[in-house]
Amino acid sequence: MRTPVIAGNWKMYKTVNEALEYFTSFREKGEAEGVETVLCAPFVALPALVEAAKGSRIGIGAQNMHWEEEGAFTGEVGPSMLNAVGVPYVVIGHSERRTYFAETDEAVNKKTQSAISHDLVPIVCVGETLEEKEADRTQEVVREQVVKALAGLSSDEVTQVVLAYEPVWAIGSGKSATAEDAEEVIRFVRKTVADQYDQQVANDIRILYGGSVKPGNIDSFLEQPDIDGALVGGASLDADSFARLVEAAAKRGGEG
Ligand SMILES: O=C[C@H](O)COP(=O)(O)O
Repeated sequence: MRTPVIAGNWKMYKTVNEALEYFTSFREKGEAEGVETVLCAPFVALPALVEAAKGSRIGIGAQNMHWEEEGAFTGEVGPSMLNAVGVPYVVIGHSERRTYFAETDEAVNKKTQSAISHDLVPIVCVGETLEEKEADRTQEVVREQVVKALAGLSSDEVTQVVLAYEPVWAIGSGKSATAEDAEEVIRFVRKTVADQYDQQVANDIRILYGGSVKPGNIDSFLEQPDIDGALVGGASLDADSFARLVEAAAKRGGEG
């Protein structure tokens, strides 16, 4: 059985003090058995959050990284630097990185490979734009992103990846995909993994939905058989609202 993941992505929000204040209020409420809870914060808040999260079940993640070990890459942070801070997760290929920072599928692949070889769990994002959806290209686009992101990984390594299907038009728009539409694409992503690797890898890999997930709609996504949790932006910024998402996943895990 796949353990659900509820991952918050704060994006470029929260100073170190704000992050710690949030964590103090979230820690107790966000501790739930049977759910992998992750908070992906800005780089500068990571050391303080890792320290605060010690002894808890809450994992801390970065939102990006460079694939190289070190070098003359002004402004970048490498995988060993995340290891040194004790961060276990990293978001890779978020659509905001692809759109605003020209991140290509090739870069996403290098980052994913590098994360895996540094024992970091990559949360790899894929998803179509509104234009691509309207041109009926969702499956083609998502398939290409998944295949390219995972290229060169062994079957064992692929099962360590967490994929997140985030339709670009649903991110921060308040307009989520319907749970049935998200399930259809995520089932297709799982089939893509089965075609590229094998059915066991496809059965084991966790695939999340992201895009305007809130306490009011999380249940509809979690009840889908192929959706293993959520990558959450806006609704993760408030400790109470994020805790409600974690509780919803814990409750469902308990029922299953
Ligand atoms: O990484 C999270 C996604 O971009 C979703 O953001 P959102 O929940 O604000 O739509």
